Parts: sequence; C-alpha cells; structure tokens
Amino acid sequence: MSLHAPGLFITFEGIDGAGKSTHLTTLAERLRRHGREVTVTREPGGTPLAETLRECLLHTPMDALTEALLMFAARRDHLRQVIEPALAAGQVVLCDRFTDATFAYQGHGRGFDLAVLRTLEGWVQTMDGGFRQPDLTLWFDVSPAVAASRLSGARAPDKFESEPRAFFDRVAAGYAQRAAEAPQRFVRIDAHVPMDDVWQQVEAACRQRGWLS
Ligand SMILES: Nc1ncnc2c1ncn2[C@@H]1O[C@H](COP(=O)(O)OP(=O)(O)OP(=O)(O)O)[C@@H](O)[C@H]1O
Ligand SMILES: Cc1cn([C@H]2C[C@H](O)[C@@H](COP(=O)(O)O)O2)c(=O)[nH]c1=O
Repeated sequence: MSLHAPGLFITFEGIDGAGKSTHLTTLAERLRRHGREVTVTREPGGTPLAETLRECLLHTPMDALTEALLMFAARRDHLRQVIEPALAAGQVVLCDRFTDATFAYQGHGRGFDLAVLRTLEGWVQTMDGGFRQPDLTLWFDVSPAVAASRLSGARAPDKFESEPRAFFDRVAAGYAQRAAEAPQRFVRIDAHVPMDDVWQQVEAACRQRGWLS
C-alpha cells in the first residue's frame, strides 16, 4: 500500500557530479514561482541527528552493514521529522538522494546484500498506515568519466568520491536496475548534455504531471 499525502515527494538521484543539486535548486525556484511551498533537503542529512550521521558516513571508514544501517537510521529520522510533516502540510519536498542511493552505493557499489536492503527499506519507509515512496525520482544518468571531470578540483573528495572508477560503474548499473524495477516512478534524465538541455528534461517531466505550466 502506498501512502497518500497532499504534498509531492520528488527525489534526485545519480552518481556524484551528475548535476542533481544544480537542477534541484532550479526546480525549487520554479515551483515556488508557480505558487508551491517547497522544502529542499538531502540525504544523508536533513535533521540535526541525520547531519551528524552524515559527517560519520562521509568521512569515517566502516563496514558495509554499518554504513547501510546508518543510512537507514538517518533516513528514518529525516522522514519522521521533516519529510512527512512537510508532505502532510501540502508542500513539495525536493530531496537530494533517498533510498535508491542506498541500493546503488551500498548494494551495487559495495556489494551489500540487496535482500537485506529491501527489508530495511520496508521497515524504515513504513509510516502510519502505509509505505512511503517518492512520487517521482529524477535519475540523472551520466557516465562516471563525465561526472568525475565535473567534480575534479571542485572540493576535497569525501569517502565516496574517493572511490575508484569501477565503484561508480557499479553504482551507475545499480541506478539503472532500480529504474528498470520501478519505471512508473523513475524518469531518466540524460545528464551528459549542457545544463539548459538537462533542465528542459526536468521541466518536461514536471509539466507532464501538471506540476509546472
Ligand atoms: N549538464 C552539465 N554540464 C556541465 N556541467 C554541469 C552540468 N550539470 C552540472 N554541472 C556542473 O557539475 C558540477 C557538479 O554539479 P552538481 O553539484 O549539481 O552535481 P551533484 O550531482 O549534485 O553532485 P554531488 O552528488 O557530488 O553533490 C558543478 O560544478 C555544476 O556546475
Ligand atoms: C543517501 C545516500 C548517499 N550515499 C552517498 C552518495 C554520496 O557520495 C554521499 C552524499 O554526498 P552528496 O554530495 O550529498 O551527494 O553519500 C550513499 O552511499 N548511500 C545513501 O543511501
């Protein structure tokens, strides 16, 4: 069963450097101009507790199970403190990464058991009376080589960004698999093209759903 709320839950996914944050900011501006109240948030993070966990997750070595459990612990707090209240108030929630990232990074990137992740997903996203999933997931699909070239020199790489190219090949394949499993929720955005062309695709996905005119 899925949960219905008056708001909209839109997630942004893709490997590091795909262009998610850039277009999330643009979409937030456009939706606000369109009269919507928008909450912009991110994972791991979005609450004081989850931001504390983010610091550990991005900078402290740990095994894959610990990493997956901390990702989901941060997510549970984020859902309860931020996402659900905003959706209940009729807001649009734009979230930079959500559970698809755990399947892509911990599942495919690290090789952690996907069945365990599915169990954790079921526990963590079960809220009062239903199962919370995004209404739309914009998947910014870009090759690891292009993504790396966009990030190079931009900032000191964190634990994930320091992984080798083969890790990101697996993560990218993980996103493709998640998208194939939920075609009604995912929209693939070709993120290789110039920013304006990427934005056109994001805008089209929202227009098709009547969320922008
Ligand atoms: N389509 C594009 N063409 C060229 N450069 C781009 C494009 N989209 C984003 N960029 C640039 O690439 C860099 C990374 O973009 P951005 O921070 O939006 O990616 P991200 O997916 O949010 O990355 P991360 O997950 O690491 O935070 C930025 O410097 C941004 O200006
Ligand atoms: C939610 C989530 C995130 N990650 C990784 C992916 C990124 O490398 C970092 C977050 O950094 P960003 O600059 O905010 O994109 O965390 C992950 O491995 N698993 C997850 O569930």
